[in-house]
Amino acid sequence: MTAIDTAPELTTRESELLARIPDGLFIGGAWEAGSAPQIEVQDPATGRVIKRIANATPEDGVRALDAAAAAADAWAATAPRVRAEILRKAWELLQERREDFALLMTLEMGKPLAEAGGEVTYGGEFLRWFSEEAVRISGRFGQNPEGTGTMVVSQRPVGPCYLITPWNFPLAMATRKIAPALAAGCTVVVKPAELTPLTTLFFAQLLEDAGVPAGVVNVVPTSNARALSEPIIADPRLRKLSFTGSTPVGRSLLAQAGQNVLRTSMELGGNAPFVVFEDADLDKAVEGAMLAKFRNIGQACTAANRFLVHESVADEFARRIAERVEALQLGRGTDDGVTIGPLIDDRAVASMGALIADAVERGARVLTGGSAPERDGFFFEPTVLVDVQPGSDILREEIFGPVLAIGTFSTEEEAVARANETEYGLVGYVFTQDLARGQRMIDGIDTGMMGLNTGLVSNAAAPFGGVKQSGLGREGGLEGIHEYLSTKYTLIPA
Ligand SMILES: O=CCCC(=O)O
Repeated sequence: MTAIDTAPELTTRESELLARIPDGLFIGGAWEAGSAPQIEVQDPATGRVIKRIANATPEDGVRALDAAAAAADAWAATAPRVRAEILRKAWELLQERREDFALLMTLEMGKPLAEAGGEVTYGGEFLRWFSEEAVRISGRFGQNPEGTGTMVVSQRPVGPCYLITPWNFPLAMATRKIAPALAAGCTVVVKPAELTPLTTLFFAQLLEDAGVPAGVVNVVPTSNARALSEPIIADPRLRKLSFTGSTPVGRSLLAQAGQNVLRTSMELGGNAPFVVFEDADLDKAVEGAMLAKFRNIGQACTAANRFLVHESVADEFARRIAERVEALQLGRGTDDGVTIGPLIDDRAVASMGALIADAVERGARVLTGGSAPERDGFFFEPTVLVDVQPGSDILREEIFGPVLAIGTFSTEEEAVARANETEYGLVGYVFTQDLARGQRMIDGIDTGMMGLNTGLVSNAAAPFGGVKQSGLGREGGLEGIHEYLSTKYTLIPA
C-alpha cells in the first residue's frame, strides 16, 4: 500500500463548486437561512471545514411536514406521465451535472473521484428506473368467488413520507427513496446525514430545476436528528418512514413509528459472509473480494464482513489478496491514482484500530496494513487479517472500513452454519464453480440478497433489502414503488 499525501488547500474549482451549493433549508419550494449554530461540513481527507449550512430545528422539521402535507393532494393527482417526465428530466440534469456531483461527494464524504462518478451513475439510475415505473402502477379486478360482484383493487400513494438518508452514499441513498416516493405520488421531507448534507441540498436544487413543484420535496439537515425526527414521526399527517442506517437507530425509529402505526422501510446493518470454496475460480474470487470489501472504502452495508475460505485454498487466496491490497493507493479522493480515501470521521478510525486489536489478541495475524497513518484527515490503511478466530468482535460487528478478515472452514455444512452465525441478513457472496452447490448456498444462507461469483449485487432494477435485523422492505426494482403505495379494495355488487 502506498500513500499520496498532498493534503491540499481547496482548489479554485472546488471552492467555486462549494460556493454554488445552497446553504439553507429547503421548505415549501423556498430556501431558508435556518437558525444558529450552523452545521459545519468537513472534508474527511483533511479534517477542515469546507462549508457551513443551515441547521434545522424541530419547528423547521414540522414546517417541512406542513409543506409536504399541503402539497400532497395536488401531487397525488398529478398525472403519472407528468411525474415520470419530471423524474426523467432530473436524470438528464444529473448527467449534465455529473462532474459537479461527483466532486462534491468526494469533498464531503471522501470516496475517490472515480467511485463518486460511479455513484452518480448508480444514483441516477433510480431516477430513470422510477420514471419508467411511475406510469406502470396497476391494480386488478375480477368477479368475486360468489359471483355476486366485482372486486376492484387499486393502488394509491401512501401520503407524506419522512426519508432519513445516510452519509455513505449521499446521492444514491437519497434517489433510492425520493424517486419511488415521487413516482408513486407521495410528497417527502428528507433529512440527510449531518456529515454529508451538501449533496442532498444540491440535489434538491436539481429537482427544483427539473420541475418538481413546491412542497413536494423538502430538505432539513440538522445536527440534532432525534429532536428533529420525533415530532415529525409523531405527527398524524405523516404516513410513511423510510430509514437507511444502523440497526440500533432503526429499532428506535421503529418503536416511535409504532405509535402511529406508520408504514416503514428499514435498510439497516449488514454482516455479509463471503464464502470461497475449493473449486472457486480464484481470480474471480479475488476480484469479487476487492470489490465487495473495498468499494466505498469498506463503508457499505453490503460490504463483505466475514471472509470464509476453504482451508485448502485459504493461504493462496490470502496471498493474492494481500498483493492486491498492497497495490492500493491511499489518499485524498481527488488525487490521481487514489483508490482508498479517508474514513468518514475519527470515530471510524478508532473503531478499525479496536476491531483489529481484539482480533489479534484472539489469534489473528495482520498480513498487511493494520494502523492509521500519521497524516491529516481520517485515514486507515487497507488491512488484511488471517486466522481470524470465532468469537472475535470483527466477525460480529459491521466493520464499515477497509479491513478484510479471513477465517477458514472445512465442509459445506460448516460454511452455511458460519455464514448464518449473525443477527444480520442483508447479503451473502459465494464463489464456487459447482452450480448445484451454489444453489444450495443460495437456499441455505439467510439473507435478502446473494451474489454468486460476483462481489457486487446493487442495481436500481433489483429489490435491495435484508431479512433478520438487516431491515424491512425493499428499495429499487419492481418492489421499490410498492413501499410508497397502499392497496385499496372496493366491492361493486353485480
Ligand atoms: O450501504 C448501503 C447501500 C449499498 C448499495 O446500495 O450498494
